[in-house]
Amino acid sequence: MVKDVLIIGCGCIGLSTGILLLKTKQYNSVKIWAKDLPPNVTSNKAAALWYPFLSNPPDKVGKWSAETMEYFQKHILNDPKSGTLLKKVNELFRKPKKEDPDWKPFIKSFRRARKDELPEGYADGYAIDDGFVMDTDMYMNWLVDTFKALGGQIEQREVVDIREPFIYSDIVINCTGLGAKELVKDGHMYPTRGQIVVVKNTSDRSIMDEEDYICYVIPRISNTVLGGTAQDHDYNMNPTKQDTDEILKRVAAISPKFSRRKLEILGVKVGLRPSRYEIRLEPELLQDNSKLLIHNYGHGGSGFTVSWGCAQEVLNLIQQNIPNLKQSKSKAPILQSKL
Ligand SMILES: Cc1cc2nc3c(=O)[nH]c(=O)nc-3n(C[C@H](O)[C@H](O)[C@H](O)COP(=O)(O)OP(=O)(O)OC[C@H]3O[C@@H](n4cnc5c(N)ncnc54)[C@H](O)[C@@H]3O)c2cc1C
Ligand SMILES: NC(=[NH2+])NCCC[C@@H](N)C(=O)O
Repeated sequence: MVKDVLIIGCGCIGLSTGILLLKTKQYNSVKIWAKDLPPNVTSNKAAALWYPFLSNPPDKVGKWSAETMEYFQKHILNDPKSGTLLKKVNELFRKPKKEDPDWKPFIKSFRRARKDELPEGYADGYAIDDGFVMDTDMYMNWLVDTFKALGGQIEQREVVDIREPFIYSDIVINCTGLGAKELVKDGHMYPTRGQIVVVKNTSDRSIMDEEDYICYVIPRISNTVLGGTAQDHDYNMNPTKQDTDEILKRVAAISPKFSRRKLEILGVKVGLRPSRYEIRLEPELLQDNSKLLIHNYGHGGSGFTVSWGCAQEVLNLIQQNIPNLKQSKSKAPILQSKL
């Protein structure tokens, strides 16, 4: 029974999900409806590097992050048009750090930093030699181009009532990020505001110092991202001088090479991470089991880091639930029905 699939949302989550669905060649059509399209989505405001951050639950984030790293290594990092770049990652600590990260069991390349990798003032660190970064705008364009090249269609269209997409498809994937708060009335969703400063300078590796606050240097192909902030329930989309000053003060403390007078600032960006106590990735059978809605949202600060693992989970959930899908009994227009 070959089906159509309709994805709501055109961020990194919706696009990754759509690409994997199309690659199976098992669906009649895969379409995306989205209120906003790249570059006008949160995903384009991201840094972005592979490294789990502000997302839960730890075991699933670990698994999805590892699967995403593997997918990048197999299918993306070798494509120069993808905007990705291999860059070692060091998370630094000013005091010895006893605990390993939750996701260590899933990432074979994880190791402790060597002494020669620790800038002055740091006593300990994590290291991943096969880390990688995405020049976010380039990568988002690559996702859109790949989705379309595989036959995917994108329509700029806001969904006000989640029943509407089911007029056109029995299978709908909800990849609406923070929009899920309104669309499916998810009161657990909230924004975690992130401000970043983009500079011309570069760095041989991604560096994070986050014991007391958020502080990172993420080198990309054409520039470097300095961050950041994480202000919960803050919807302010305008950059503030106070946040920029604080970000620059913090990164200067990592190394004198990042002192303000040595930086060429190219711009400042703000995005609202789609935060939730844990990622919602689950199916809902609706309308007498004739409709399948799969939720894939709430990825916080890790959307890119878990995107391909979550997309694979969506495919698994569709396969598991298609046998439970019944032919729709009522011919009445869906919008009159109860979900
Ligand atoms: C400053 C900053 C830095 C970050 N850095 C990183 C990083 O280094 N690594 C990492 O992994 N993650 C990072 N993130 C987190 C990452 O950006 C998010 O987790 C990710 O973008 C979420 O993707 P998404 O597709 O769910 O959401 P979005 O990109 O917000 O896309 C949601 C889509 O749904 C659409 N939509 C919403 N509601 C509706 C509706 N009712 N009808 C139709 N369409 C709708 C929107 O228009 C949009 O197209 C960062 C975030 C910020 C803010
Ligand atoms: N991963 C980590 N511990 N720190 C860097 C965070 C960068 C990006 N995920 C964000 O700002 O959301």
